[in-house]
Amino acid sequence: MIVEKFTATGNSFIVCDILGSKLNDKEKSNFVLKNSKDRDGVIFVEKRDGQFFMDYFNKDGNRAAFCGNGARTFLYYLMKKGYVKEDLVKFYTYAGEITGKLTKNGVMIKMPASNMPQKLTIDSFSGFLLNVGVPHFVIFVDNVETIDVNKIGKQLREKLNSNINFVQVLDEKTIKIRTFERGVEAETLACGSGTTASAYVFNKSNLEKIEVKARGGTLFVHFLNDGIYLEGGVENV
Ligand SMILES: N[C@@H](CCC[C@H](N)C(=O)O)C(=O)O
Repeated sequence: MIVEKFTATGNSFIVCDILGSKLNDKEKSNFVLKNSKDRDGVIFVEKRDGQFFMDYFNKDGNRAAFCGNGARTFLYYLMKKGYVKEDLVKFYTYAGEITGKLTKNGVMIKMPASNMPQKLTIDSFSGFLLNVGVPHFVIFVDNVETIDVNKIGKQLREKLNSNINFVQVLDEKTIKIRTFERGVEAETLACGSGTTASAYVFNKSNLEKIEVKARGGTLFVHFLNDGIYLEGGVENV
């Protein structure tokens, strides 16, 4: 087993490489609860039916079907270890097949397709509920800095099995985001799927690229003919 630490625009992970061995779900959950104290989640690196597979667990020891920043980190790790040589990398998750590549801004991956956002009001907070591999509730606010993300995020999280995103529009192609993450049960410095969900709801003018400023760094969401792509940095720290 190889264990390394990474961050991806501030989203913090442990990569647990169990290629050639096997952990059952209980063993994975116990590993997560024991080791992810200062991290948002754990990325297990496996092979299933001969294909690379990312199994993601939030720090609370529960599996999530997908993690956008985690998937970018997974691709970076495969390349860094020399496990893959191709420019275009393919691997699998519980949210399906993911492809991606290294770019000048870090790592870019094609995100799972989003469902249709559902308009919803919870406790006077109106927003959009959608799924981009994992569920997200997106609320537009005037100023994200005035939001008590942990207090309100927790309040909404108790009524929604979802991550909670607070989004401020900076200009026609730029938004600012703060996210209360399910399974971390607190604000994280970035959330890739939350970034993608928020950009998707925001991008009514169908721009090709939305810039998303998270606390941990800047991410880009590209709207291309064949899907939505998430791009940003990965650091081995
Ligand atoms: N930070 C991740 C999301 C990880 C899973 C999420 N907390 C959930 O449980 O849905 C990302 O970058 O997408």
